[in-house]
Amino acid sequence: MGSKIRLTTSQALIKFLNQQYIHVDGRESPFVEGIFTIFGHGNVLGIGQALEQDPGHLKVLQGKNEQGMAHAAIAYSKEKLRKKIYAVSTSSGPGSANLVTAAGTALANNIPVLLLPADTYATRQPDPVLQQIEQEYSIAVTTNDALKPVSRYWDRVTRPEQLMSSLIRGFEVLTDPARSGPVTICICQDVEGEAFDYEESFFQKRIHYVDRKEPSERELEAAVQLIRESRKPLILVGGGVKYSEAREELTALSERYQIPLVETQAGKSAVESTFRNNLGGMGITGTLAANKAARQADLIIGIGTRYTDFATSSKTAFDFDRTKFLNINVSRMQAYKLDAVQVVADAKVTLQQLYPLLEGYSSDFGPVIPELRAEWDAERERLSRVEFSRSGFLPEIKNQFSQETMNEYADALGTELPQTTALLAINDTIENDSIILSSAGSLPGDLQRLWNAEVPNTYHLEYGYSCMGYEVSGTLGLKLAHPDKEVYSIVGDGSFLMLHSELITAMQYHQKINILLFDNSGFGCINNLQMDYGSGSFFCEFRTADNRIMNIDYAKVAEGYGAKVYRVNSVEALKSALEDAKLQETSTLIDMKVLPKTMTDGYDSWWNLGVAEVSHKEGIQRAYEHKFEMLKRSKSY
Ligand SMILES: Cc1ncc(C[n+]2csc(CCOP(=O)(O)OP(=O)(O)O)c2C)c(N)n1
Ligand SMILES: O=C1C[C@@H](O)[C@H](O)[C@@H](O)C1=O
Ligand SMILES: [Mg+2]
Repeated sequence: MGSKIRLTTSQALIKFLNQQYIHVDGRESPFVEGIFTIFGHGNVLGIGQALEQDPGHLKVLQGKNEQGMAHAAIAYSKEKLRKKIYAVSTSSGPGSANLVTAAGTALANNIPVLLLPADTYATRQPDPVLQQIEQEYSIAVTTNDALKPVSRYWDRVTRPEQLMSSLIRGFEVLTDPARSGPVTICICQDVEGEAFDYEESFFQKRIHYVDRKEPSERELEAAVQLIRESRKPLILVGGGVKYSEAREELTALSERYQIPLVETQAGKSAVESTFRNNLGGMGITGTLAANKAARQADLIIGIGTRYTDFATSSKTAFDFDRTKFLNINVSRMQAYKLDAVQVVADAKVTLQQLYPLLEGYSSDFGPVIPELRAEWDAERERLSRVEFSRSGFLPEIKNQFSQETMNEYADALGTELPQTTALLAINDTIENDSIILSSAGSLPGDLQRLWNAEVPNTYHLEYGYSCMGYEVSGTLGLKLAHPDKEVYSIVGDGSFLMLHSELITAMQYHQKINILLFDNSGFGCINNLQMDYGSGSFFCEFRTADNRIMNIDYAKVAEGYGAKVYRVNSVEALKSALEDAKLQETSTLIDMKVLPKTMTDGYDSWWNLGVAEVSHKEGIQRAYEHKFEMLKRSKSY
């Protein structure tokens, strides 16, 4: 037996985190950058004491809301292409319950994050401790059990020595590209401070090798055959392309064999929008170009994608009678989808190996690509010039609000600014190497369709969970990952209201973030949805009890925190605010009042939703019938 070192469980945890390294493509780097904390009685005397005594290289950041700080950690890891993480330490009970939403976000997006919620007493001596839920059917159940369904790996440490096997398992999961996601290790609050004689070898430098999994010969042969048999193959670029850093291999293959690309939200900006074979976002929030190409395709090559309903228009985007699927994915589970020919391997290596094997091949898509792109560019140009008028105005979302209601909004919010016009002005004005982030509401759809990311990896959309509240907190993680870049949170008023506490954390640690707040006074996209499916406008607008549209001074809120703020209601004011915001050293917020119904509408796409089967409203009955028409042409699994 080697020598031993006596440490508390928490001291051992922090010492271990300092010794984790990741090794990818011959490059080795520390895996854990730091730790976010909100101290409560459950962690301040254990993990808090250990960090105060010796944090090692870990940066310690104080969060303001557990969900928010975990979202920041998730965005950081996503930006670091899953090769570096922050840990998150919370107290027990409500502090850990606040992690559930964030854990779901990390899980749905396959993003590694280490969650360290405190747990109730292992000895049970003081039970029920403060904030213990006291579940009647089992004393062993605590709030932290709620994290099980949203964790990739979950454990409870009830003795100091259990920490060793728990952490080793946890880091194996965190660094596995096929399974990475949230790892939750709950440590009983008494155990956090208890000591044990740990073997020194536990704290040796550990290198987690992420070797690229190669495709087998059989897989390559099957893939080549499928592509050669296809006349119109289309590559669906998922997030896996980014994580595999496969941009060069993908563009080379696409260019050489004339295979166009379409993107999921997670895959967008893996390849720059100016790449001539890039047809943009596909699916429910996709472009007309991408959705038309999908309908024409006879082979979909899905790379690193989960094929969510948004990406596939609820499995109606393709002609399933003739379209085949080839899936390249490190996850076997994902590769199995849509009865595809499976290549369970790393994207970059697979594309490298496919390239020479397709020699002599050329798809029939070649001449169609520039036509589709030109058609979409014209539509994008039109959307950049939408202007409101007080009579005869036809917003993008049609037949929902009368002109009278649109005028009422213009008066109440003091604006005539349409959302698409504002968004495209932003795209034109900010530097093209700055990074934007969004996650929920109508903006992700507009962004996937309209945002031109001219520089790779400058578009960060959390659309696996589409979690409101990720926007501001995630942008803090973005800035921590890219201290030298301008970063922009693109957020609706609803999402801003749900959670923006980490703006204060950003200010506290001099991490400049820019918040571009689109205030349309309501849950706009859901209001569109309910009205599109035959309902009235019901509880989605922000109206007072006496039916007045609310006009909230969000700029004043951020000003109160110390941010530099701007109030804008025209394109000119927006552009000058953006220019001035670039010059600031502190965080900024631009409070943009925009008109409802002026976001983009769908382009040849459909979404399967739970429409009411019984209703006296004709519109709802029609929507229900339409659903079954659409299901006739969809794949049923
Ligand atoms: C945490 C969470 N709760 C609820 C939802 C459902 N939801 C999706 S978008 C939305 C409204 C968003 O409103 P806002 O941020 O103002 O964006 P808008 O659609 O008006 O552009 C809601 C409630 C969600 N995505 N996330
Ligand atoms: O229900 C939803 C509808 C989507 O349009 C939106 O972007 C997303 O946030 C959501 O949750
Ligand atoms: Mg809104």
